Amino acid sequence: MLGYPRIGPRRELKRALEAYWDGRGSRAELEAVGAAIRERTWTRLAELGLEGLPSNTFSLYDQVLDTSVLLGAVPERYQAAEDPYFAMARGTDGLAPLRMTKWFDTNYHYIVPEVGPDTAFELDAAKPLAELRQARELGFETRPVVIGPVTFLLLASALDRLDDVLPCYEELLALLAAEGVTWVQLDEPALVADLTPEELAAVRTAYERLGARSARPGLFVASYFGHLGEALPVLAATPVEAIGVDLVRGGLDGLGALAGKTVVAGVVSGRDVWRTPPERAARLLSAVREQAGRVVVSTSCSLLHVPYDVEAEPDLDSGLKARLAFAEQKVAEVVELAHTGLEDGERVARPRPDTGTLARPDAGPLSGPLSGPLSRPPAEPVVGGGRAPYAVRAAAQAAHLRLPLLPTTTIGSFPQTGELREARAAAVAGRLSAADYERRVEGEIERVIRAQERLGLDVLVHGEPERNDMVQYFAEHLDGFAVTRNGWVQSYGSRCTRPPILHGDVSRPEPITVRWARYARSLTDRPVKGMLTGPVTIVAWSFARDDLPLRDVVFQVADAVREEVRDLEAAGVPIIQVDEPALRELLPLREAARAGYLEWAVAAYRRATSGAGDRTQIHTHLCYSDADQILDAIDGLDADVTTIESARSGARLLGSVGTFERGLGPGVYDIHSPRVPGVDEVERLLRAALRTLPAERVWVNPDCGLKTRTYEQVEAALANMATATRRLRDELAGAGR
Ligand code: MET
Ligand SMILES: [Zn+2]
Repeated sequence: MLGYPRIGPRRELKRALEAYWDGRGSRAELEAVGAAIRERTWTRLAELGLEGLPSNTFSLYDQVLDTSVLLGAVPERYQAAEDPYFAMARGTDGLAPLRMTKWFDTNYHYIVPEVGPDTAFELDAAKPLAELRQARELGFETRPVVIGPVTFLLLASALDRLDDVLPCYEELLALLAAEGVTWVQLDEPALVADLTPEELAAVRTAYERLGARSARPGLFVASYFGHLGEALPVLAATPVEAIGVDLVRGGLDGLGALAGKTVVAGVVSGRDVWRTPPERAARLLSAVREQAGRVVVSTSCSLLHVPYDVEAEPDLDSGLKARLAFAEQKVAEVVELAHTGLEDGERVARPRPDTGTLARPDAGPLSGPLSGPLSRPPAEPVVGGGRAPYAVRAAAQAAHLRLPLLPTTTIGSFPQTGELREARAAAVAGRLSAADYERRVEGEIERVIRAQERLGLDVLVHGEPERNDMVQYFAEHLDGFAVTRNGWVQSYGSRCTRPPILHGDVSRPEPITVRWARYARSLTDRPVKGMLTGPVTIVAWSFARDDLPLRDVVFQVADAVREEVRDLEAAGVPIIQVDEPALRELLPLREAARAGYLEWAVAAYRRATSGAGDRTQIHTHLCYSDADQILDAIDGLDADVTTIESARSGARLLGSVGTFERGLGPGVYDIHSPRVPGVDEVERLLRAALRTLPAERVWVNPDCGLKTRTYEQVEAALANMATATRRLRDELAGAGR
């Protein structure tokens, strides 16, 4: 098992982090909560019968940031901060945080390491050693887990520093050996992408060198999220003793190269919530058994990406529940699969022919829709018809909307206040009537509209107060989805989401957002933007059924969104934003599969939006995902305006948007930090945008939605944004005269 959830079964870490950040709790209290979560995890895993417990899989914020600290890659400017770790993660009043982006094709965000030519690597092994010793005091021998050198440097775009970073890893191995550690796990997920010859050579150099150390633990290199491809024979030729392969996503090709190695066989998926089909696991394990010396049964990747426990879900339909496996259940599956083949005391997996003896409720076929009608045939992209070319639409919209130059807007959500969350909880629990809850939501919409009018913003939003989450809210109103009560999965730092479970055919019984958009419009003369989540993102941030191709599932959702777009337009909403922040996230890790994915993903988006008339302005939004890699596809979405996170990543996006031909709002306010950007800072970012794009197509907006911020921060930041915009507008008007 490669790693475990760490936020706490009741999100204890989230609460402790937020208390510490707000000054309500001390660092010592925070550490104590972390220690308790680790203790509970090891105890539980041991109870479940798991051997080979991992350590150093806990993190106060992010495991990549932990690796930066481990290797001494803490940029100078943070070193004097009161708490350099959280200064890098979240920024301080005077310091912007490090960049954040998504971990491979997951919705987990990591803090991007900053490694320059002058970074002086120096090992600081305090954290792995402390976790190792804590486990030992509790009576558990553990296998420390650390991100490997190649992945770390690839994430930092600094592979040229390999020779300088390897001594830290060598020193770490020596330290762990001195502690009596027998195995160390080095995570190398970056090896499942296409690697250049230089990158493959780096894999060889790194593991030849680490393998050559005499005093060291056994080396277990874990790959996941795909197939090792060309890295497999390279790694196999090095002295590492164990190699982890993701058999769920990667399959069996080329495993013959691992003949002399221990293969850690990832047969239990860490990326979905379905029980492992026993015949699939049996087939994979016996195939591996034929090719490798020793086989250890494992999950396909860390269980960080699934919730803790199905048993914490009292509301789920029992038929659905019987098909589900969260982290606890997946560990039990690993143990069961391993025991099925125990032989001579060795952890050899050889499933008995009768795998029906595996402990799982008798729930009929193990994957497939729970119930409901037969799946609809896959929808075909809308061909012909649709919207007029962008230039025609732009003219129609300009005449209709009459927006100023550099229009200001926000991404949709406004702060979710404690009162609002309490009201929602009370409504769910039946302590607040539906009518009273709706009045509270309306009150909040009014507050948001008035605030935006006061701030002088041009395109207003209703603030999304009715939404607990941009995906879960839609899942709750669409057929084919189930939502969980405690199924939290970490998204970044203290933030978690509860990905809905998409288990059947999707349809929209009735309009979802129209009444709120209509109410918001009734309060103001300014244009109000309707807010929807796009089909790719709804599916990406859910656990999707695995008996239909993802494409078909996304098209079903696109049809539901399409109906909502049409209803919003019919209700007179002049601008409709369909967010696709997960578009890049699902981009296949291997180049060969990318074009095919982008083609259907873009087609699904167009299917969802092309029912809108030319006068209706369609916006989309993307964030925290290296959007520059898929600019052509973003262009292909054919949205009239695209707002993209940019401030947080130091405006590097601007380097590649020069050819973008539609409206573009590169974010000027990093909303992931409590810091309020000054007028000059916003102005500087806007000037940078205006150097790359014609003023007529530039929009002014934050990086992302504001729901995680306080009203105080948001109002100050948006006021500065509006002031900076006015300065530039005046200047441009002056120049035009
Ligand atoms: C992660 S993208 C968020 C978009 C959404 N409309 C919001 O403002 O919160
Ligand atoms: Zn966003």
